[in-house]
Amino acid sequence: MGGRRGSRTQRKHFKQNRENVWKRPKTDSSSDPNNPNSNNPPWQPFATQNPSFDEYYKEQGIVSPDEWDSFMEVLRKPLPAAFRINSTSQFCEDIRSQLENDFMKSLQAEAAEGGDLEPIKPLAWYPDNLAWQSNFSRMQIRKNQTLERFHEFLKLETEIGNISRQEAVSMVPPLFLDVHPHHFVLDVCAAPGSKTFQLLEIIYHSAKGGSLPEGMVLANDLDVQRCNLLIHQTKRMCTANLIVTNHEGQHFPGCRSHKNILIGSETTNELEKSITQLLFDRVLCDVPCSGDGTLRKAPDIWRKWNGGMANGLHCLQIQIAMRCLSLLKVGGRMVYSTCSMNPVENEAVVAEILRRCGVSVELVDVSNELPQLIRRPGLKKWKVRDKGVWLASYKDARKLQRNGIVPSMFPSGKNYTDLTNKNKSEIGENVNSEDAVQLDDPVPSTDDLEEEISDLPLERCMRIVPHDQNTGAFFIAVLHKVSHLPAIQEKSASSQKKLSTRNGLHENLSDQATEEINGLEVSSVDGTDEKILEVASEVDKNISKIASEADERISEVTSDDEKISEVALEADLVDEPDEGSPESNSTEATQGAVDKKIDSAKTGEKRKLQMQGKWKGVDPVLFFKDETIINSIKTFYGIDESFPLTGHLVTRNNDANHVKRIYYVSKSVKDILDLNFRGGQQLKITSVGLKMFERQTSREGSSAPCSFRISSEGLPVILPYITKQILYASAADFKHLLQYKSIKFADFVEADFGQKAANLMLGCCVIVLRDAGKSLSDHIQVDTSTIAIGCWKGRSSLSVMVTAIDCQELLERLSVGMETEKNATLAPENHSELDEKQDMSGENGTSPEEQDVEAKKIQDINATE
Ligand SMILES: C[S@@+](CC[C@H](N)C(=O)[O-])C[C@H]1O[C@@H](n2cnc3c(N)ncnc32)[C@H](O)[C@@H]1O
Repeated sequence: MGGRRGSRTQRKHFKQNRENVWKRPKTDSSSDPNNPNSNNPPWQPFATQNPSFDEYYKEQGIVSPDEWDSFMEVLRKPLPAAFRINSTSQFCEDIRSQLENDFMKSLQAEAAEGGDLEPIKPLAWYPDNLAWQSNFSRMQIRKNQTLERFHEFLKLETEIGNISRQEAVSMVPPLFLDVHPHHFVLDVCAAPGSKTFQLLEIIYHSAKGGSLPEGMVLANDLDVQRCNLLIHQTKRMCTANLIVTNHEGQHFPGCRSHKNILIGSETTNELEKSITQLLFDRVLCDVPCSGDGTLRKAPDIWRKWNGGMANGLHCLQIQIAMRCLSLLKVGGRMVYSTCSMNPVENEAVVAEILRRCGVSVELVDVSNELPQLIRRPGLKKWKVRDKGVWLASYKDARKLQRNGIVPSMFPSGKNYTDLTNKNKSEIGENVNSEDAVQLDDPVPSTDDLEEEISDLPLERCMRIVPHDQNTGAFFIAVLHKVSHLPAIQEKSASSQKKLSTRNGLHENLSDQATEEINGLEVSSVDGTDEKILEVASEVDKNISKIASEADERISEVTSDDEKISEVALEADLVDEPDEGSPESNSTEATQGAVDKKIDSAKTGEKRKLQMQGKWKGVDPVLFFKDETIINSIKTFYGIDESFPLTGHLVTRNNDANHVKRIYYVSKSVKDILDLNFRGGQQLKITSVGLKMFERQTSREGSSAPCSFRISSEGLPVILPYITKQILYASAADFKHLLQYKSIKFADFVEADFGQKAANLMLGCCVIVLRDAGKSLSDHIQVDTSTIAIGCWKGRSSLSVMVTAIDCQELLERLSVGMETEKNATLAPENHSELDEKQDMSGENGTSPEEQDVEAKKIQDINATE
């Protein structure tokens, strides 16, 4: 269900932001490469070359010298268009069949007759023929009728949300994530959301009988504008299983709460079912990168490209990836990906992750997965280039005093001290790295650089290069979290020392920040609930002892009573097992918990604001509990008791009396919202849930018995549970509604239907398309294939509450679907009969013009709210 409706207002709003995916750059006929009379070379808006790019990648050896030319040749060609069918769309089957049986076959036939056309084709490695590639110029589209028809088809289905344009290689990372419908998935750098869309599709795949899946996707992005784009894109999914947040990935909050995890008496304690820490089964870490894998799509990168772009992103990429690993459950899978070819953003980052995590994370060999996808193994050796100079090891960087260069950029990941004082380090002798570097050593020339080779299994990473299968480039690494990540013990120890002074508290804050940046878990409680309990009680004891000591020490350095009580108050909140890894229930780990909590107590106002859910500029997320309104909705639409409403409705408005929209959230999302409330609203949520009910604001609307209508996004989810205000129309009447938008009761082809419509209560209602052969009195079983629209039952007519484009799409789908059942109901004479009736209807009170106004009014409600 779902996936086909979106509001017109949003479309308008994002018109400028969204790329017009099916437009190609304009070319005139004389420069068209497919025009045999063309004298000129194709017009190139950007120079597709950059000497530093050539020099850089030749030296890195990402392709062998003998394939360099074909690599560059393909890199300079425009990228074929690729698109995916939305597998959750009601019309997925129809669309795939149209592509396979109509467009592909017709184009194949034309190509066989000697045309210069390349038929569209499914991407061999993408499951179930759901992803396709096409390669046509504007000129070809203009000249060929099939292509023109295909192009119109793509435009409409994309607008509706049944098809998404996405670069072929960008579709790869979610496929390696092994997502299941019950999984909680974090997409940490998610905007503009093409992979989020895919992840949601996988979550929905095989969800039983139209019910909501157990899992969910949390899509996060640092950039709020891009978050909005993501929200817009994913609206078309009509999903209640998505949360969108706006955080820095490297500082993504670790929501946790162990409060109320016990229920029952002391002797019969049971674990509450709710989640206590926000951890994920799967994480997609599609980090910001220099993006040279998208050169074919974004040729302006040729001009801007330089090797330093990758160096500048390397540390951020590690930080984000490490934070994600700390948010991943033990046993979970994370995919790290970039659309860059550069080893400094790819293999070097993966190598550093493996070094930091030790045995707790492994790089998974996925060579058996998606065998039809051509990819190359990750590199084991590479170099770093900084300001035009090649560096083979960190030693070179030190000699040349290259401050922006860090050891982890190199294959060995070791600094000069590590290399030269290996033995000393092993026996724990403290070595000052500054002393160890011989700054006056001669700088090696490129030829005598000492080559470093990584001893990590980096060949398990994947690099997709453009000339292998006519795509863009991408890098993907699959990581498996085997056990909890190692703690930074030194940091906890040093934190302990700093606890006793105000300055110390500030330093602790920066320590905490560093830990978060490193993404290392000082502890983790992602073990079993039993473990949480054990650790919780042990940590509780230690925390209260250490916290009171801390209070004493603080009181020694401050005479400000308010400050003390503030800390004491916050220290009260620290009774959660933040810092004690279940395995290492050490004092150090416990102390870490206190450090963090005392630190957070001292962060003052900012934190307090967050505790109230007051994220600046972001509407609060509130559970909607107004029983009067909920009951009036339930009664009006006869919503079956089996549909869980209580606890699943949220609003974004503090003022319960003026709630305009009510959103529906799945059980998984509800659990996270619950946790977020318990944990002090750390999540900055920009969007959550599926818009289910909207308040009627028109004059007629506000006089209806129920002031909320069902939104078109929410309809597919609630449809099976509606027992009132619902009617089943014949194909003829359903089509007429879509065509004419508003029909007087007396004008329906099926008079009984018109009568039933007249008997509905004033307000929103649902009109379902009846299967051929079913009569108005038959029982109709609603399922995922059921086609239904929201309508407005007015005083004299029924009007659709669906946007014009959605009406158009439905009409086209119906005509494709019903081509074989050419029944008489839509014969021309019926049309004229209807037109005639409508023409005469003015006598009965509402003129056709008035009907138009009424229909428009209803649609305007849709458009403006
Ligand atoms: C490669 S794009 C992601 C593409 C996206 N996964 C998709 O498939 O549509 C990288 C995204 O990371 C975001 N970003 C940049 N820095 C970030 C950070 N520190 N934390 C989270 N997101 C960040 C950017 O705004 C950008 O949207």
